[in-house]
Amino acid sequence: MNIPKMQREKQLSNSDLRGTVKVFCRLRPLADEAEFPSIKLLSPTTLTVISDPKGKGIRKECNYVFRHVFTSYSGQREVFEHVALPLLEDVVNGKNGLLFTYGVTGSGKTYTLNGDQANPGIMPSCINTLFNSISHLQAYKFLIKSDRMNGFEVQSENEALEERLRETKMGTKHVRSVRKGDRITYTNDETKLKSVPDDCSFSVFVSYTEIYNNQVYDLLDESNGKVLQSKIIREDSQRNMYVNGVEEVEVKSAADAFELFALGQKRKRMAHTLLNAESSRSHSIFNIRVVQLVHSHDVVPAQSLMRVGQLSLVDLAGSERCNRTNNTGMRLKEASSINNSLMTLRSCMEALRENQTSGGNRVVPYRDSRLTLLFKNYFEGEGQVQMIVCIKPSEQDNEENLQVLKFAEVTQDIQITKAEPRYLQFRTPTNKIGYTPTPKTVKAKSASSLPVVSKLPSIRLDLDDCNDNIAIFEKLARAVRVRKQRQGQFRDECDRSATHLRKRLVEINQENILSKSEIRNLKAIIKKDRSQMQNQNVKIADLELANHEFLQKNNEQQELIQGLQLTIDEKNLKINQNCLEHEKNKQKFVIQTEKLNQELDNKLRKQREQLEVEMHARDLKLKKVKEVIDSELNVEVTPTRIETIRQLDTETKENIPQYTTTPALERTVTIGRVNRARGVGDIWLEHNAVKPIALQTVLQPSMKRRKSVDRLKKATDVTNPKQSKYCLIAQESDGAGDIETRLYKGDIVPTCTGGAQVIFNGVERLREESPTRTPLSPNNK
Ligand SMILES: Nc1ncnc2c1ncn2[C@@H]1O[C@H](COP(=O)(O)OP(=O)(O)OP(=O)(O)O)[C@@H](O)[C@H]1O
Repeated sequence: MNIPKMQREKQLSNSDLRGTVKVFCRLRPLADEAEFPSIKLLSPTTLTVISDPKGKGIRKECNYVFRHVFTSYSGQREVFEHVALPLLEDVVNGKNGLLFTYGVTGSGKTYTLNGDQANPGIMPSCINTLFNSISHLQAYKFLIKSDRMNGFEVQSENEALEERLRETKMGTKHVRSVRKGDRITYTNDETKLKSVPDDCSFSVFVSYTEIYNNQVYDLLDESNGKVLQSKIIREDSQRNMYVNGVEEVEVKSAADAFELFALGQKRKRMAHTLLNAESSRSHSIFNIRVVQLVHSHDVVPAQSLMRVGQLSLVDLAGSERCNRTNNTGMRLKEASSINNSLMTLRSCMEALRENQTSGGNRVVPYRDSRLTLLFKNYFEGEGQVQMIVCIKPSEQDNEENLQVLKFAEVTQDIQITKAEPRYLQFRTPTNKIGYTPTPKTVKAKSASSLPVVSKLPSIRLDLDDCNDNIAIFEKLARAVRVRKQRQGQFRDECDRSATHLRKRLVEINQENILSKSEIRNLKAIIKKDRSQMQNQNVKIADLELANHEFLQKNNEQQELIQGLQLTIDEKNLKINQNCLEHEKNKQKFVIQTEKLNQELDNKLRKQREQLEVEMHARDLKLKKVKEVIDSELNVEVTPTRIETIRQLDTETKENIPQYTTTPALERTVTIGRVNRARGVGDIWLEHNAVKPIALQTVLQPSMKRRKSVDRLKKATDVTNPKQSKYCLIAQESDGAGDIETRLYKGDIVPTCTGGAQVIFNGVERLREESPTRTPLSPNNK
């Protein structure tokens, strides 16, 4: 469906533009080149805003006309030459100029005004161009001095010289505050102004202020350290609004001005860090004031004329709506304060336009915001006003852009009475440098020009000549008429002055009310500060007391620590002594142990030797016993003998079942004669404690009926009534290869309790010597 385009175009003729607020537009390049721009340029002065650039919905187009539209390809130089250069020409001729940038956040307002080092914006270009043009016409420094109340004082050359000497000694305080890294230099293309009056000397002053949350702060005032002090706006005797007590610093070069700008930026950053604010949420105002001392030949000798031109460069805060940025808390306060001041600016523009178009008398609400109050004079015809509307042509900013463009439309209809330079007359100090005492500073004052009523001419009547008298009367009547006319003029002038005075008195009264409320606020702040200070003092006293107690406790703890340290030292000493003693005892113990070991070794050796001797003797004895057994058939073996035999063979003794022995019986039993071949009818219990090696010996034990067991597992193994003989076989070999087989023989005798006992009655030893036997060394025997 084709929807008809909504087009609205308003062409302003050149004559209309004359004396109106000049509004320019600058389109910023889009961050993303692929993005579709929502604004199209129709001509160098007209642009059209497309509401739905991608053509998906209802497409609307709205045209806006400006004095000139700078495209995204326009450089900083072009903007400066079109916009600021004519203003600067006016400023050096004693006229005022106001230039402000308006637009949403990030639309390039700051870039247009300040730029960067390679692409200087309007401010650096103005400064460079100004000093390129007037540097050879500059007055001595401090000859003209700001009175901090919007006026200037002319000092004598002596006073100026003294101040210069003082400055050389002390160094400039502002320049001292700016660190080397913070200083900025901008490219200077040596542009000069066309018309600079050469019959005067110039002094340039700069000031840098900002309006944040509807409070005015001086960015060059260092009297309060890092904290910015809010200032009040006043009206001087010429009805010009100014920031009371603002630091206006005289600069003699572009570099001086840039240093001050850098200082202001730095202080702005510091103050905003303290306040946790964003610098772009404030309106910044950089003021350049050019003071001219005109050495006119028309004025009375020893008198000079002064004229002041001012250029105010204002970087307004972003104009977006509160809800768009989801602001809360501090940010919401900032945003609403920005919105309020910009709204007031709009309301003022609208009221002015309404008054001018319909001849109405609507009150312009300058006082509703500090921003509009400060620039009230400009809109009342005290200077040229220009505005650069900065636009970010992206679709998401469309709604805000439309608001900005509507405001621009209203603004450019405002008629501004063309300002004329104003001269202030003052007497120059006549004393020469170094002579007679310094003359008093002369303050510049405006010359009053009330009409003077001339006296009536004296007349002489000639009674003879009536014609002459008529002529005289006519002359008198003319003089009376002139006088009456002059009186009328005088009365009108007086009425005007009275009205003006009355109006002024009303304003002064309003100002007084405002000042009183400000004083009341300040008093309340001071009172609050004082009570806070008292609270702080009480807190400090409490803290000091707590600190004192803490120190006392600390001292006590220190003493305690020292006491404990002493105890620890003593204990350490004791521990060391104990350690030493322990060490000594240990050494003693080691020595004693060694001694005892030696003694025990000796004893053991002796015992072993003794045992060996005994063993040898026992062997000998056993040999003899054997011999005796062999020689006698019936030998009575006493229990002590059996004991002896048992002791001799400990290994085999372990295998003898102890439960069968009855010592009492053993002692009393008399063993019959040992007969190896006997007992033919007996059944033997052959107990092979150690599996014997089968020996192919000639001598074999004669046990025809026998039962062989390796171990005696149960009592019935022995108590079996069929068995009457027991034989334990043990075998061993010595180191030389000989094998000795021993047979311990006994009778199995049943006991009265149903058990059985073995009564040993003989030991047979069969020794088989190895044919490869090596003779035993004495030690091995
Ligand atoms: N015409 C331009 N050409 C190139 N870059 C630009 C132009 N305009 C703006 N920019 C860049 O866009 C960025 C935002 O610009 P700038 O800070 O001037 O916006 P602003 O409107 O002053 O924002 P704020 O309201 O937050 O102060 C900067 O990085 C700046 O360099």
